[in-house]
Amino acid sequence: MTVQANVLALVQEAMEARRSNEALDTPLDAAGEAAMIDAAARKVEELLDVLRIDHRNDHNTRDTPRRVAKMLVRELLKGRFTAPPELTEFRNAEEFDHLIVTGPIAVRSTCAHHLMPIYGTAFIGILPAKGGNILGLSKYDRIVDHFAARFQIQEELVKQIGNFIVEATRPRGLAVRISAVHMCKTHRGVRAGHDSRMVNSSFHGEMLESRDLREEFLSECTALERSAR
Ligand SMILES: Nc1nc2c(ncn2[C@@H]2O[C@H](COP(=O)(O)OP(=O)(O)OP(=O)(O)O)[C@@H](O)[C@H]2O)c(=O)[nH]1
Repeated sequence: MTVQANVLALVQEAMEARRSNEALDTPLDAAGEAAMIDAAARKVEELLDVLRIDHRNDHNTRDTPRRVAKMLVRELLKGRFTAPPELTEFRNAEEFDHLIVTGPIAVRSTCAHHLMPIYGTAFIGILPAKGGNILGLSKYDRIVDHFAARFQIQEELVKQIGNFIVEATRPRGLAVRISAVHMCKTHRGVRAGHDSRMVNSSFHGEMLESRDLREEFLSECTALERSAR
């Protein structure tokens, strides 16, 4: 066994497999990441062999197994192997307690069923607690990116983002809305039109209880979406 194969064996022993949109208990360190990329590259080689693609001699696919392995570990599934973003918070000194809406935030994810891209936009509405803290605006984009970098389904993605922000910042209310294209639907299978999207939202605390707040959030999403065009 090579050193890297040994490291991977240790990593695999130490961590149970998790659902495709769950993170490992402990983020991968550099050695664990390198070992996982090596092991994944060997499996992608096998897959290309099964598909009768001569990647050893084909100039186009010669480096594809390692390229795909790196993309999976470091990019598409990064949110499973790294810690959530660090959150910078500021004291809510003026006791601001009205709705804040941020977006569109780019969503780049991968569907759990066919491993095809999901892309679209997210909007987050926050009703801060008077005595609580306010989160740095860029952190919402980082949180979306963290949870999107997993094999996802959209219903669980909005919930994971919402639950994480609620637990971390304890706002009075929170809303997460995603509108996205699923390429498993547009690029294959039913071959839906490229404009076909799925929209869903997750509401927490006072945003769940108040119809007025939900309507205010949805109208701000529409305005932000329109101004982004
Ligand atoms: N609700 C929901 N469904 C999704 C999401 N992403 C993909 N799907 C659907 O998951 C389903 C997977 O169903 P299967 O019937 O096992 O897959 P399939 O035989 O390839 O089906 P087709 O996609 O219809 O060709 C499909 O209907 C997808 O459109 C998602 O985020 N949410």
